[in-house]
Amino acid sequence: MSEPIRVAVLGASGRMGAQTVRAVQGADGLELVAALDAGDDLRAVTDAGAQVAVDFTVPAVTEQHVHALVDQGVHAVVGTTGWDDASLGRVRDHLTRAPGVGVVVAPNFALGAVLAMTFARQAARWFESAEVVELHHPDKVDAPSGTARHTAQGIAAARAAAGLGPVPDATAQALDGARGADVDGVRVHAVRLRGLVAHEEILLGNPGEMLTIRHDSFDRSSFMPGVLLAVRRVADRPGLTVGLEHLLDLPA
Ligand SMILES: NC(=O)C1=CN([C@@H]2O[C@H](COP(=O)(O)OP(=O)(O)OC[C@H]3O[C@@H](n4cnc5c(N)ncnc54)[C@H](O)[C@@H]3O)[C@@H](O)[C@H]2O)C=CC1
Ligand SMILES: O=C(O)C1=N[C@H](C(=O)O)C[C@H](O)C1
Repeated sequence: MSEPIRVAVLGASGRMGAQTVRAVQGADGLELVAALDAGDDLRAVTDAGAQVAVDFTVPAVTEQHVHALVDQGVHAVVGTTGWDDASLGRVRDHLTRAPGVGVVVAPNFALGAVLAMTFARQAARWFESAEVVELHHPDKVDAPSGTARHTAQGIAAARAAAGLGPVPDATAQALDGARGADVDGVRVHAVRLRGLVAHEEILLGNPGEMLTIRHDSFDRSSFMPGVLLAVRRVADRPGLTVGLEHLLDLPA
């Protein structure tokens, strides 16, 4: 039998980190060797012999964590949001100097959410209008969600590739925020409500019809199959992978 993959969790006391600790402890072929949170020294990851580290921390620190892990030769699975093209570019560049090290950054590890984003990209070219509504628990610190940003970017890219023009919108007067955030020309609206976990609706409109693609995470256990898949596969994917869709053989 092969040796278990040795796993560290960063942000282990948080909502997602605690869930990940339990999932790794209960998973075949994985061994939890370190559980770190704010104030802990990241060198504990290699001291514990971890091969893979999972980061569910906060947008302010996740990039520096990834650089530190790459320097230690540890593969990283990152669920923390807040990434943009510049921060991803810095990690991609760093990885060219660390051959063999893999980093997977995924805004959403729930399989249904990944499928919803894929379906939205496939459908986008056929619709005149597209908007995204994300709904989350009120303890979330960033808005709009990383998933909604990734969704809107995918829709915008599909529209551009199909030669579609701007989404129609005659708004000439509005209260600040009334039309949501503009992500590459796609409006994204963020709801924060006690009782919710993580939800997203993609609205696609044509004259006389609307297609709604909706995904609901009712519980954080929904993210764990995707996290465990990434932990098992990251070492086979040197360099930077953005989005779980690349590990599911889905269209990017
Ligand atoms: N990709 C995905 O599928 C998902 C991503 N997320 C994202 O994961 C992140 C964490 O979400 P939650 O667990 O709900 O937040 P949380 O606030 O419950 O947990 C964050 C944890 O990180 C810790 N932390 C802060 N600074 C740290 C540092 N320097 N080193 C180590 N730990 C540190 C905090 O003490 C806390 O325990 C957010 O960015 C959220 O958007 C959340 C759910 C699913
Ligand atoms: O903070 C959360 O809870 C979530 N964050 C991720 C995001 O910002 O997209 C993933 C999921 O929506 C839950």
